[in-house]
Amino acid sequence: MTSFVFVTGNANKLKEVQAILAAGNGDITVTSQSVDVPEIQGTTQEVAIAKVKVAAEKLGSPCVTEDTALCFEALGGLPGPYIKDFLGNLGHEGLNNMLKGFNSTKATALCTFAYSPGPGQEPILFEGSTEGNIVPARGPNAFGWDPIFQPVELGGNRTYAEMAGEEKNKISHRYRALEKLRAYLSEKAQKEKKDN
Ligand SMILES: O=c1[nH]c(=O)c2ncn([C@@H]3O[C@H](COP(=O)(O)OP(=O)(O)OP(=O)(O)O)[C@@H](O)[C@H]3O)c2[nH]1
Ligand SMILES: [Mg+2]
Repeated sequence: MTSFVFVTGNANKLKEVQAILAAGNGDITVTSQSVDVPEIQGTTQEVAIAKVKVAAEKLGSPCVTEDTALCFEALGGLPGPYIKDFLGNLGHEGLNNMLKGFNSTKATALCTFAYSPGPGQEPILFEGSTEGNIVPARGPNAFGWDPIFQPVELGGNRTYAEMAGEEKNKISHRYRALEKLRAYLSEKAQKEKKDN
């Protein structure tokens, strides 16, 4: 069994990560730390790398961070990693209004886990994405932009917010990225066991 430290201030992210790992074969567990880490401007990869480097320095140990981007096709990928500020300032309706006058409502939800082996070491990224469309809000308003993101999978007619947690966790951007991190950490643990 191997475990990693997830540095996040977002309780909903942590809840989903715990649920996804619990639904797996139980080889990986997670503990969490809330550390204040500033987020730079740049591509999602640059933001993710800078964030996990600072987190590892602050903790003085290996750790994992996660960045979520919501990329609108009509806007060349924006808001992307800046979705948190856009959501906070414009809300669900404002995000829909941003697409008025464009002929695409397509969007990609992109999750990037960044693993740092420790302070001063190069981070490794694990990405997962889910395709969908931006729609007027439907479903419980429990997590971020879930009510306005309608994945093309699972029938293509329900928003993330209208899906049961287990359904979202089977097709989500976070699930897909976490599967890659899980495979990496479990291989690494097996290799270390063999070497000892
Ligand atoms: O409806 C949603 N479904 C999701 O699956 C999801 N994942 C993230 N988010 C939101 O998108 C922004 C990312 O910003 P973000 O990656 O910087 O996160 P954060 O600052 O909240 O936490 P962290 O950086 O401490 O981990 C924040 O507003 C998050 O609430 C989601 N909203
Ligand atoms: Mg953040």
